[in-house]
Amino acid sequence: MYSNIALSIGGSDSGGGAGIQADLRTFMALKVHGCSVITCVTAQNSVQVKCVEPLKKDTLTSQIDTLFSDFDIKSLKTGMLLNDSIINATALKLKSFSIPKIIDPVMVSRTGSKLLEDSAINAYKKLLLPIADLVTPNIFEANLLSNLDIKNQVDIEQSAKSIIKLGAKAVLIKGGGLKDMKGRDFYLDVNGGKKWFINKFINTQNTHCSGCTLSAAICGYQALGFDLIESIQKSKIFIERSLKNSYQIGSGPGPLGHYQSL
Ligand SMILES: Nc1ncnc2c1ncn2[C@@H]1O[C@H](COP(=O)(O)OP(=O)(O)OP(=O)(O)O)[C@@H](O)[C@H]1O
Ligand SMILES: Cc1ncc(COP(=O)(O)O)c(N)n1
Repeated sequence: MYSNIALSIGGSDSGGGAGIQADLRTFMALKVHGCSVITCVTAQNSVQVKCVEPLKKDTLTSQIDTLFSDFDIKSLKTGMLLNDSIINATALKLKSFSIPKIIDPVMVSRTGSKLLEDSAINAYKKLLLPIADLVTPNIFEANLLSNLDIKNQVDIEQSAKSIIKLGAKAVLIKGGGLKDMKGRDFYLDVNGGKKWFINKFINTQNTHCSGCTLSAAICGYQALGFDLIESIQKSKIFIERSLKNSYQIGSGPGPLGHYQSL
C-alpha cells in the first residue's frame, strides 16, 4: 500500500478546494503516495482568489530536484503554472523524465480570476505541449490553445486535432463548457485513436476542483500501472462518484468529496 508515488506540480489553494490540495486528496483516495511541488501560493476561498504569489524559480526547481533524487516517481501532473518563468523552469526539468506527464492547462479559476498570465499561453504551446503525454483543457482553454471558437462537438474534434499538431501525444477536451455537455469529454491521440468518454451528469453546484481532480486521478491511476485509456476510464468513474459526494463549505461552489476507491 502507498508504494506507488505520483507528483503534482501546481498552486496551493488556501481554501483546500482545488490545486495541490485537491490533487493530494485524489492521490490519497487512490492509495497512491502524493508528492507536491508548489508553484504559487494563492489566498482563495469559494468566492474569490484574493492574491497570488509565485515562488522563486530556485525554490521551484529545488523542490523538483529534491524529489527526483530520492523517490521513484511513477507519473506527474501539472496544474497552475501562472507565468513564463514558471513554465520555462518546469518544462526544462520535466523534459528529462520519461514518466507519464499529464498537463492540465489551468488558466482561469471557477470564480473568474486569472491563474495564467495572457503572455504565457505561447510558452504553454511551445514548451509544455511537446512534452505532454496527455493535455486536459476545458473548452475555454482549448479555444486558446487551438485559436478556435468551439461551439459544438465537431469544433471540439477540430480543436483536439490542432492541439495534437502542437506536439501533445494525446488530448482530452472536457466538453462541460458547452450546453448539455457536462460529463462528456473527447479524447484524441497522435495515432488517430479517438473516443468520447462519458459519465452521468450530476446536478450539483459544488464542482470546484473537478478539473484538477480529473487530471490527478488520471495521473494516480497511471502511477498504479494502468495505461492511459484505462486510467481515463477509471477517472471518469472516480469523478462521477466524487461529484455525487461534493459538499458546500462557503457561500460559493464547494469541492468534490473525493471518492475512496477500494
Ligand atoms: N455536473 C457534472 N456532472 C458530471 N460530470 C461533470 C460535471 N461537471 C464536470 N464534470 C466532469 O468533470 C471533469 C472536469 O470537468 P470540468 O469541465 O469541470 O473541468 P474544469 O473546467 O477544468 O474544472 P475546474 O477548472 O473547476 O477544476 C470532466 O470529466 C467533466 O466531464
Ligand atoms: C491553485 C489553484 N489551482 C487550480 C484552480 C482551478 O480550479 P477551479 O477552476 O475549480 O477554480 C484553482 N482555483 N486554484
